[in-house]
Amino acid sequence: MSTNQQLKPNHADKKHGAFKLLTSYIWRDRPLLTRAVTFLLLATVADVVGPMLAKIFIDDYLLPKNFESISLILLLSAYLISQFAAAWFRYQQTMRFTDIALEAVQDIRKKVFAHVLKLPMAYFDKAMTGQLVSRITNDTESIKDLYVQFLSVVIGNVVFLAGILIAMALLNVQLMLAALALIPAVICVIYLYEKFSGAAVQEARELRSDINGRVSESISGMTVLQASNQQQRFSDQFSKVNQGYYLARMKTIRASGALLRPMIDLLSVLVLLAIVWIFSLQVVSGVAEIGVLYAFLSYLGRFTEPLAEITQRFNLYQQAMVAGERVNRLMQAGEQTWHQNSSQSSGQTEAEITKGKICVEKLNFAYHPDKPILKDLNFQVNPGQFYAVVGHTGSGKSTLLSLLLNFYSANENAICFDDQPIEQFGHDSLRAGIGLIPQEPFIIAGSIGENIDMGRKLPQQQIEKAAKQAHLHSMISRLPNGYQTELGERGTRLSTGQRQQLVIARALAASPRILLLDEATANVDSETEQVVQRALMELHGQVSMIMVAHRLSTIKHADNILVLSHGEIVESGNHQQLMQLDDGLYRSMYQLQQQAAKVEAAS
Ligand SMILES: Nc1ncnc2c1ncn2[C@@H]1O[C@H](COP(=O)(O)OP(=O)(O)OP(=O)(O)O)[C@@H](O)[C@H]1O
Repeated sequence: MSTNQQLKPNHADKKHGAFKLLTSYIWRDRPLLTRAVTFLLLATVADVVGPMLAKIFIDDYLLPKNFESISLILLLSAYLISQFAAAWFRYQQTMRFTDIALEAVQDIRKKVFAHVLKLPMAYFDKAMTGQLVSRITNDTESIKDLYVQFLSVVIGNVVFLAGILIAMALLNVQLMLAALALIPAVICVIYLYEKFSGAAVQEARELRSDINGRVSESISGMTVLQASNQQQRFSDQFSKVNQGYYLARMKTIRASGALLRPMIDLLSVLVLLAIVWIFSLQVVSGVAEIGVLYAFLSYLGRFTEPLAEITQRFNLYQQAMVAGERVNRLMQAGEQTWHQNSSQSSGQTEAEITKGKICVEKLNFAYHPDKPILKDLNFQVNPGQFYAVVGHTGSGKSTLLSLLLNFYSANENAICFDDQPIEQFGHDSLRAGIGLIPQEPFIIAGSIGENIDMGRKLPQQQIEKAAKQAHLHSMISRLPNGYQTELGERGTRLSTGQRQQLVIARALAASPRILLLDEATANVDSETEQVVQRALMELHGQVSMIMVAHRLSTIKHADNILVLSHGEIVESGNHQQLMQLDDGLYRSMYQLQQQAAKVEAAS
């Protein structure tokens, strides 16, 4: 399944899910909602009172030429107060609805991000980074529009319309019924609008997130992109998506400009004509008052405005529903399942890795069912032993480490730590028991100390001990701010080797019983490699280590070397034993590397 397919909504029930997600936040803070609605009702009453007072002025004072000053002053004061009150109540109402909206978005964003952090690694194999970023930022922002722009405006206007209709009915029922005809007509227009523009709105949002995805992909892979002279190709691909987005947006704007507003305006004019006509008939039969017509015209002017606003905000509603659907879909993506053996749920203590024994028995794994990657692996690492895994590119070395870290699930009971199957371990105990040193050091924007600690709140002593083990302490001590030295994003202030040492310190800081190294010295110079090697050798006997290595000179001292070929262990033994195997894969790989090193040294 492609990423886009995976992220595209295709079921009606998803819409329902999105609706539930969005509405759940409206009811969450009931006191706030009650205050918002109260201000809304008060604003409506204050607003509707204005034309009523104008009608009284025209029919009871202006036309009969009754200019009694006290009553007129009272009438004028009431009018002014009602207008000021309406403005103040509207402001209060908007503030409350905005509060509900911002709280909701903050919470949704927090939950989405927390959920993404728990997704299994397999999810990230398919998802584009930019699209995920777009879910957490753009989509949640659209949801905010739903609350601020749509709910506040639409609910406000619906209530306002109801207020106007009541006031109209009090003045003249027949004329009110004529005005009422506008509502079903507008609903029909909205329905047609949704029908014509829905697909375009959806397409525009998908394309926008695609744009984000492509930008983020290009920036993160800029070195490769430029080195392989791919700028033109990426630029062309980007232009295509960008053009698609422009066309989709134009479609939505055209639907809104051509259908929505002009239709509403036309309907308003028709209703206005109907009202004037009915009024003229009533004048002929002597029942109409001129003040009523004034009030009606004034109401009608304010009647079409909310209707038009409701319809205009409808595309925000559509966008928010699409965004809601996508956020909801992301929230539905299954989190990594972990053994729930926590003390609260069962009263038992969670399994922990205390010795560092690793057993792999009949381990089989495939990313895709038709393409097996690891086939029937069997080996055992005793506490403190140093194992190496070697093999050609694509033989499955990194996959083996991913399985040991439970990034992916293998067949049941195939992996055991301290004689307990991996399925019995919770997230925290597994992460505490196993340290990972990846090929690419990941440095967070923060201090050196924070980078070693990684939020585990370890005592300073332990952080320093880990830095000493990684042979980094003396370098840190020479820095003016020591462990408080800020590193900046991606640790640009450190050399590649120092970054790798920092990651080693991070892995060691929690005193894991098992250390997994994925080509940890592949990117460092030979001097740093020596330092890293020394640090690792000092751990030999204390921590169980499995090291994936391409450079075979780095694993000569391993207790055992597993040679993988096409997902199978084809040789196993220490360096000396493997070198004695005639036609052995390890031996030929080693000899090849030795010859290459000699050629390099000579040139
Ligand atoms: N996330 C993934 N989804 C699908 N296939 C994958 C994934 N990761 C790796 N593979 C495939 O699994 C096979 C083994 O990959 P793996 O990265 O484990 O090999 P490796 O021995 O570590 O290679 P290298 O030495 O190049 O790092 C390869 O064919 C690779 O294409």
